[in-house]
Amino acid sequence: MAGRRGISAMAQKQLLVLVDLDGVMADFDGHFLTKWKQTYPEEPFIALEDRKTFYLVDQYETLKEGLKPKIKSVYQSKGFFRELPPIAGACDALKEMNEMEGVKVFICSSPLFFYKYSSTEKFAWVEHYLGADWINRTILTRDKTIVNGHILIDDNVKIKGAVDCPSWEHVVFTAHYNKHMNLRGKKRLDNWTDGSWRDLIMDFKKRL
Ligand SMILES: O=c1ccn([C@@H]2O[C@H](COP(=O)(O)O)[C@@H](O)[C@H]2O)c(=O)[nH]1
Ligand SMILES: [Mg+2]
Repeated sequence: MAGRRGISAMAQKQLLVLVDLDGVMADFDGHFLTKWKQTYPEEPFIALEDRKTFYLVDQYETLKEGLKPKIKSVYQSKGFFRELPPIAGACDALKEMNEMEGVKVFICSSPLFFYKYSSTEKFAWVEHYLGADWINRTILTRDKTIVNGHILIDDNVKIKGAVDCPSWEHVVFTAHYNKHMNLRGKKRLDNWTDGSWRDLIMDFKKRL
């Protein structure tokens, strides 16, 4: 019994970090723009620095009405999610984070409602860039509020779902479209390259 208590006490000290894929590990917006220009060169586009909304459609529709089906045709196409380029430093940072004592990292990502390619391709992306072991640590869900963890690193400023007060604290990963948004007190992580993610994780570990 004492042994069991010991194990559970150790388990409580594990920091559970949930990390989003699109916009945090994988460059959804940048890849969309490349494919958009290739597929619809006659249509207007929005430079990454000028992006202002999480959903592409919301901003593109202000340029020209009726672009929605074309926009969807790009990110719903076969291969789109598998071909997403990794964000600089993300994969190395995640591997290092997961090696930190008392830290467990999980990928937490939403497949599209049109899940046909995005679900399988997200797993394929993780396997390719992080390794097959990470398939065991990949959670695909349309509702991140029901997932248990201490931190969720996610570029979407508004994460809504069935649970009003999720277990995790939301750390907003900076993206072009969210850099001017009011985070209402939430912390930011700007990139994976300047090492600031290590300080963030150590801060959360101290609070366990
Ligand atoms: O314009 C967009 C931008 C993103 N999406 C999809 O929303 C989810 C977001 O997933 P996260 O795991 O929160 O990054 C994902 O399915 C994106 O592909 C979109 O539909 N339209
Ligand atoms: Mg995202």
